Amino acid sequence: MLHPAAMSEPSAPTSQILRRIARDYLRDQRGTLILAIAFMALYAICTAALAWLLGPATGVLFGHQSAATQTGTAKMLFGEGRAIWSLPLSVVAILWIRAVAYYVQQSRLDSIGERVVTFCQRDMFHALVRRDLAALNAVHSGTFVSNFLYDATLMRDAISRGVAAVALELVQLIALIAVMIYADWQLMVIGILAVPGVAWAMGKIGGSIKRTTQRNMEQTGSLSTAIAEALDGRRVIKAYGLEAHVSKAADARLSERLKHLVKLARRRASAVPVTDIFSGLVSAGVIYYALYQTAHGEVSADQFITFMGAMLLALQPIRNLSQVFTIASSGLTAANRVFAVIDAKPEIVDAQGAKDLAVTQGGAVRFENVSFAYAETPAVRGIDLEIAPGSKVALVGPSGSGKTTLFNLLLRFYEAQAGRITIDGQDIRGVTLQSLRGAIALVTQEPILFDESIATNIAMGRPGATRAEIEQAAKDAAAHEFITALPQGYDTKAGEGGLKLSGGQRQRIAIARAMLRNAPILLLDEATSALDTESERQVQEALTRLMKNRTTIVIAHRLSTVADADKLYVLDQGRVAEAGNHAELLALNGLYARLYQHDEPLPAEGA
Ligand SMILES: Nc1ncnc2c1ncn2[C@@H]1O[C@H](COP(=O)(O)OP(=O)(O)OP(=O)(O)O)[C@@H](O)[C@H]1O
Repeated sequence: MLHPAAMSEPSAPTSQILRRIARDYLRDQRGTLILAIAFMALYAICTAALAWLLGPATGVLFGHQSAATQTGTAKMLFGEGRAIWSLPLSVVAILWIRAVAYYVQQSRLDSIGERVVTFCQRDMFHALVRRDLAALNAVHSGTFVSNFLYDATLMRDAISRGVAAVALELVQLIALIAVMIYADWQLMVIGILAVPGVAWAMGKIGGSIKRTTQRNMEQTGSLSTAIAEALDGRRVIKAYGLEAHVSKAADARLSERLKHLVKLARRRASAVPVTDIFSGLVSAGVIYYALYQTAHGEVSADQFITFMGAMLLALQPIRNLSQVFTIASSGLTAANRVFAVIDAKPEIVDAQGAKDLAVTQGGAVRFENVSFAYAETPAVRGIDLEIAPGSKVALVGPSGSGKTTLFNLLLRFYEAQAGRITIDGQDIRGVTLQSLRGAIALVTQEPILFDESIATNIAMGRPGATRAEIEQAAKDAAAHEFITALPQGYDTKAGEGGLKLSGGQRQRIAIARAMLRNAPILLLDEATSALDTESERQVQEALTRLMKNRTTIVIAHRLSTVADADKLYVLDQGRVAEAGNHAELLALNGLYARLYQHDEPLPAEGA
């Protein structure tokens, strides 16, 4: 399993992440974005207008008006006794327009956030299913699910409540600053002194939040892994009485995660008070200076009130900015991880100029001196196999001897590191992956059924198959009878992992899927779990029909089922130890003969 931390890629610069979001996900939503920004600006203008209104209101009420209030719009609106009606009406009108503006910009931004996240999730999913088997084996499903849901949520919050809110608060702040400058630019200069202090403190808090968020995400991944394991391993947990053990392990992960969550909460909560401390200091300075100037008759009362109103109104955007900054920090960390998943590219791809595989000789498979190691230790070494078209060949050998690896190499789930594999004389590295895998039907040990209808599950063998073809495949797989007896027949959902069906029934559906594929080459990994005699007979009959006229390679776990094979390869520690038909191998009196005497279960490697 990949450690969750391995999904945390080196952090890309913020500007790069934002540019990418804008380029890949916001471009199509330009119209909505422009609308949201326009209403954001309207909202800010309304806030500034509220502050501006304080000046004329004071002037009118106290008869102490500056030159600005005695002229222009203010005079027109509030002069000559009109203020008694026009002031309250203006406040209502501004607040109502502001309310509408808030609604429009927030609802549009939220929908943009949701879309961005949905598109990111779409891209993550597409990237995931296209990854190489080796990469997929390395990612624990729990970690991915948490990455998929939790990171995406953080990203959405960062967009709809973070980045967008930053814009809204900034626009408001700019409008209020304009009012402050209009009222008294000197006072404004003092106000600006707060900016470097707040910026420095926010930088510190933001950095710490990013680190804590990263650790928190790793913990969330590890918790999701524990949940996935508890569900996947439910039968073993119950049978072995492991409830207390797994609960204890989950408790440890939960308390570790809690530690990080508490730390994150503290960091987040510190943003507002830190801002308030700086704002408090600056407000005191401004008030002192303003009072001093008013006392000396240099600032009029209405100018002072306008300035103070704007400044007090500006405190809220500043506080909010510090808070959204923390949300944006978490979101950027999440975006970094999301993009790391999206950017992961498969290594096994079509070679340049790859052609479609042409199965012209019935699917003759050759392994020529093939070697492969997953890591350091070789899994198969110098393998030579010759499989005639239409024949049935069995791979036998102790556990870990390399049988599955040969399937993996033939399907190009992994690339052979030495030697070559051909189908009808064509090197599989030179043909397209789609045509290669399209020529092969794989029946796995544990039949995998998806949580869809049985018909859909069978049709996965050949997308686009008609209902009649699906039913014919099911008949050939001895599955038609039990399927039609189900409550909704072919439309019955196979359930999570096909749990509503018995082992033998699941296998027959998987066989029907392979039937429908009608591929010239069949790879069969025999089920190890013993079925009852009747079920086993039905599955064997279905398999016999499936193997007819196909090149079949069987991984045999019970030798009795492959004694009739045209040829058997006995693998031992990644090499072909013996080859021949059943009688020839028995006559050799070697490994095969020993395995045959023991038959089930096969001994483990080195046992
Ligand atoms: N994904 C993997 N990563 C690393 N090593 C692996 C991986 N899969 C298999 N191996 C190793 O490669 C060797 C061959 O494994 P392989 O699965 O091919 O054996 P097998 O004969 O199919 O065993 P079994 O009968 O138990 O399924 C073993 O030593 C195994 O430990």
